[in-house]
Amino acid sequence: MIKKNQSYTALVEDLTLDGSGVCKIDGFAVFVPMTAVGDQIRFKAVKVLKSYGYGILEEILTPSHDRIEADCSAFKQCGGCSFRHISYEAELRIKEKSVQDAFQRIGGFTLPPESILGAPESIHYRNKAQYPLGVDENGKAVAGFYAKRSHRIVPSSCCQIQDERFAPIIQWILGFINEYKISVYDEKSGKGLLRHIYLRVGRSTGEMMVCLVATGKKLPCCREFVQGLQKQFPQVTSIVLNQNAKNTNVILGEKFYVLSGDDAIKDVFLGKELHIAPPAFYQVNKEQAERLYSLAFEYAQFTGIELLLDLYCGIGSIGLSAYSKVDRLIGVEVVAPAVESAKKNASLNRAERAEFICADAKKAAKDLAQRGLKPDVILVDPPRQGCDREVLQSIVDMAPQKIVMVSCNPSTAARDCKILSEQGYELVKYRSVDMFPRTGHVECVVLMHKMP
Ligand SMILES: C[S@@+](CC[C@H](N)C(=O)[O-])C[C@H]1O[C@@H](n2cnc3c(N)ncnc32)[C@H](O)[C@@H]1O
Repeated sequence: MIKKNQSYTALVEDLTLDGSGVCKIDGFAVFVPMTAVGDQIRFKAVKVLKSYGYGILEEILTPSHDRIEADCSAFKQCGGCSFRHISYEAELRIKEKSVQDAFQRIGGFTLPPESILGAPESIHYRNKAQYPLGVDENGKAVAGFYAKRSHRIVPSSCCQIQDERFAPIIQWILGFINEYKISVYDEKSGKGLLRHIYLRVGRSTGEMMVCLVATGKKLPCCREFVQGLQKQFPQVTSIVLNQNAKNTNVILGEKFYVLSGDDAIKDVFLGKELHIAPPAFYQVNKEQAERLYSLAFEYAQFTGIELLLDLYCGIGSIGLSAYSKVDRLIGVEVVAPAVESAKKNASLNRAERAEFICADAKKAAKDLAQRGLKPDVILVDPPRQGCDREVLQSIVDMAPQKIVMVSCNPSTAARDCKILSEQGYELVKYRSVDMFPRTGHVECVVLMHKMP
């Protein structure tokens, strides 16, 4: 057992996905942020719990070979990245191991994964950013990122993982807010108008959306804002105001008001033109998502005659990209504007045998199973919490030959695969894909076959 406020020396043996090194003092695990596997360190114990503790780094006695100079001045405060202080190769090793550990520990699978698919680009890959707004000590509007585990804004408009086109737009909007003295929302008092700036860019089309999230539905000096923004940034094709008057951590409210231009942007994804409604999910790393989905199609081994059921389909990016490889497509998604986009996308891409259902996956899958639907392949791409148990049961009832799972949370993926493996499905292969370089997130794709 270690003692609070005492210093210890130790070797960092492992690294968690949030970038904390794991050290052992007489077998007792201590998590120390900002360290690297192989570092010999001195740390101070700051919190001691029953079976593990936390420390803060006091000195690196011998640095790990994985260490590099962090290339972002906000890294230590900002909660966005976990791994700017180690090489990308070292980060990939940690991510691959974390996925394998989840499949072993939670899923009980001994099968090793295929080797991780790293991203060719680890900077400026994000096509979407949501900057919280605040005010500095002089009362001037600032935009930035939340500090780790807090709502303190670290002012920064340029970020190493965001699309480079975002920073000048943020600077311009801040200038406008300050010049026209538009109020900024204060979480504590609940007063003020502007809460967030939400930007999205179609990486293939260059189309850009600027969305201001506000407590009200009217922007003062709206005409000046729209004209000034469009003059300075002609690539902005959609200017939208989102109203969110609730005292909540959820960024977007339900209502969108188009201030100028289109109600959405378009992008080209695996050769398909996609309409992306502002509240709809769209992969933030488009280039790596194209590789991820191509891998999912390789796993599915479509022959052209399949009925594909795409659960949690969003705007239809996966199903419509696979459309030419299958006979028929049914997609299910709960967010209505995303389903509207999916339907538009089916028509834009002449996918006549594609159908999209707006419903909770739990209800839709049950209905489809009760109607006797027999998809050949079911593809699931659920949110972080994974699939509902009822969804998994309906999948089993529909008895597809193959299940392909795309997941942004290896723990819930492993849990769901375990449930499916207890119901007649065999884990054939799985692979981690790094969609979010330098952050603590990792995606995986899984293939399960129905056992004879
Ligand atoms: C990880 S995204 C995948 C979207 C899509 N496959 C894509 O690649 O763009 C998960 C999607 O599941 C949707 N979703 C979340 N909960 C759902 C539910 N209970 N039923 C149906 N869809 C849901 C979200 O709105 C989101 O579009």
